[in-house]
Amino acid sequence: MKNILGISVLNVVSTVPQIIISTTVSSTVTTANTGHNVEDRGDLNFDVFKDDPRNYVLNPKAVGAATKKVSKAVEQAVRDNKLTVTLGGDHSISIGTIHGHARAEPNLCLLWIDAHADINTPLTTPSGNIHGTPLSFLVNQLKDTIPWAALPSFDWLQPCLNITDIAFVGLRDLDPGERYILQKFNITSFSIHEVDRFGIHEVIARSLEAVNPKGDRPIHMSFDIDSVDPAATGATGTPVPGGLTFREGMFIAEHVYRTGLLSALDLVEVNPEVGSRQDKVNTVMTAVEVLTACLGKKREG
Ligand SMILES: CN[C@](CCCC[B-](O)(O)O)(CCN1CCCCC1)C(=O)O
Ligand SMILES: [Mn+2]
Ligand SMILES: [Mn+2]
Ligand SMILES: [Mn+2]
Repeated sequence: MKNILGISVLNVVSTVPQIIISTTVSSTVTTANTGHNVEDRGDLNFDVFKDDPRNYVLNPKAVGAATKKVSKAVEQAVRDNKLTVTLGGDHSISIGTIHGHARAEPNLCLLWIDAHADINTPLTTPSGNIHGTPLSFLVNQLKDTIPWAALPSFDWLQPCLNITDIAFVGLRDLDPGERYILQKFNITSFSIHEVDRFGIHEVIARSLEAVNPKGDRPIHMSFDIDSVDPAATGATGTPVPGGLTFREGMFIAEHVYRTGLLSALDLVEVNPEVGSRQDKVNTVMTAVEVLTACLGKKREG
């Protein structure tokens, strides 16, 4: 079981709210007496350059280079036995965080908390936006669906997940290609319909039972802030009505913390470019609360 010797916080996109989150996380976690020493490993900055025109996906060169850098940083942090928190940035960064985590912890399992499955392949994506495709680059069973030769900036990447390693929670907006993949491979997924039907405790318990039945696998949780209802997360790029309540998001975080197996955490899709000022305040607050609950901050006394 992973000891939490410290938390390394990686800021993938150093926009102001990310810095607010990371410093808030650092101070909140330490002052919340969760017993962690927080090491802020700073911002990962990337060259922003004119990318190729859409080639199955948009900005393949920039995202390929960025996620390679993220992978190296996360691998190192995990190898340093740190519970590694990566603040996005959009969900494409998880190509790097999961790849890097898996290089250090090949036996990891994955909880994908999101309104979306993010498992379009470069051939099925309707938008070409890579944040809707990260899992297709990572899953062994989808390896042959990726046009690798056309995407040389991802030549560093080896798929590292089995379909059976993944559980989705919070789904409510799937593209046809994603629906086909989820059904074809019978991937463990709990949409908002199941959350309403079974309740969040049952959903997260069944998710963990599916991907970590013996409770012996390091957990990677990839938390897309748009999994939580837009009422609490207006500053995000692809909001979908009818999301998890703030309390359900907190319950997931607390429940996963209590496993003692959380090994890496992504918090993504907080987008300071969209929404009202209040939306931004709400979204950063939601992100900080979920994040600190993942690290042991408790709501009860
Ligand atoms: C559902 N798939 C979308 C959204 C992906 C969201 C990525 B995440 O990281 O935020 O979860 C949306 C595709 N739709 C866009 C509007 C028209 C219909 C297709 C895509 O662009 O692939
Ligand atoms: Mn996502
Ligand atoms: Mn999403
Ligand atoms: Mn998004």
